[in-house]
Amino acid sequence: MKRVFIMMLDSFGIGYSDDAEKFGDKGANTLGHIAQRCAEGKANEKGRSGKLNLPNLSKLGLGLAAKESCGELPAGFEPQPELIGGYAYAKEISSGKDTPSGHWEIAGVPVLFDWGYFPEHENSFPADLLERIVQKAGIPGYLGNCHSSGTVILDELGEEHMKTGKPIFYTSVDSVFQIACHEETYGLEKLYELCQIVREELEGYNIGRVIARPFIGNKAGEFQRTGNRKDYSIEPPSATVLQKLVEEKQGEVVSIGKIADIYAHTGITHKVKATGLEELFDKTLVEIQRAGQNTIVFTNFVNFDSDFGHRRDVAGYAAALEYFDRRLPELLKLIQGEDLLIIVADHGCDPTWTGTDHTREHVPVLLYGANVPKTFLGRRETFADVGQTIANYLDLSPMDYGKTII
Ligand SMILES: O=P(O)(O)O[C@H]1O[C@H](CO)[C@@H](O)[C@H]1O
Ligand SMILES: [Mn+2]
Ligand SMILES: [Mn+2]
Repeated sequence: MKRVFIMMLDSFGIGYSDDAEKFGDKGANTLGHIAQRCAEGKANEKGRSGKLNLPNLSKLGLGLAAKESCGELPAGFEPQPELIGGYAYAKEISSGKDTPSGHWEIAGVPVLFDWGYFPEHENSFPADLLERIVQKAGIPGYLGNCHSSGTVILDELGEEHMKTGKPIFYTSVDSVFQIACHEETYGLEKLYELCQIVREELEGYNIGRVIARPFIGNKAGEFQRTGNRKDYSIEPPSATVLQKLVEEKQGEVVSIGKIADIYAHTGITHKVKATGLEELFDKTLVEIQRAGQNTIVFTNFVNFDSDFGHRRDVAGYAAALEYFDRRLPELLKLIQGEDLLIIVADHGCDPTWTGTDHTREHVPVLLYGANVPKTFLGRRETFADVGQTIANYLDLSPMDYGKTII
């Protein structure tokens, strides 16, 4: 029985790539800088302390992959772990360092066209677009209309939003139109309807995602975003390995967390909602136990990125990694026969870097299973090597990009 399990650690980069300068990211290193701060005793909060402790990821080759990627073993890592899997690092060829680009490339479909962006930091959205949205949605106006961090903008505009009923519009360096509205005073369904309208009005702008950002709370400093975030993505430009599995083998693709949204619900046969690392992990274990022949179980661990990377929270990121690592044995126990486990990431988000955006980095590709040689599996020139590996492993027609890793 062949099954593939993909664990996407959202934003877990392992060192800047050779095109990072174009993105202002030369020097960024998500894992390297977290490990360094931990070793210096500068991340002793969030219920953790001391050096970054990831013994299970280390045995899967994480530290060694990072060393291959940037020339240096992350601080506190075992230099010669007893390897239980094969490790590689991969470079991104997509034009952007956003979540859909990283995920689609992992699934064999790099984004070689340029997304549309809203580059202006103030008055970011075109006036005619805003006017059409106001008309069509019948809203009393809007707030924001700028680049911002999603939590900072709630402190700035959340109260005014509650008073006026005007949605908060913001964007970032990514190809996104984000809308924050209060889940209770504005209403979740109303927010989703507004996002749908904005998605339609963005036709022709080539914007990757409209993102609903519902929040709760009564005043600045107390607002909190909820797990009801929803991403309205455009569809990948060609068939991903997920779609191929469904179409060519009538296989199953189980999405856990944000995966279905990121692929615009293409190539997904079963969706499981989960909020927070613990629930994401729990539901992953349940779905792996249920999975049959020709199944991909694909989980996005969004919290590394949204709760810690973008928030520039080093200790929080470290604690989350340690939590993931502690739970890994439960997952490894379920890998049997010809199962293939792939641990990977979609971009970096170095919590020590300037600003609050993603960072252009290599990602780890850690493979585990009976058919995986326990050795270095090379520098991969595109994330699409992962998609090609899966296509080959599951006997699907080859992807247009990427080389098989095993
Ligand atoms: O600051 P928040 O709202 O988390 O925004 C982040 O989330 C967006 C989608 O991943 C990114 O474009 C980034 O700007
Ligand atoms: Mn991401
Ligand atoms: Mn992000």
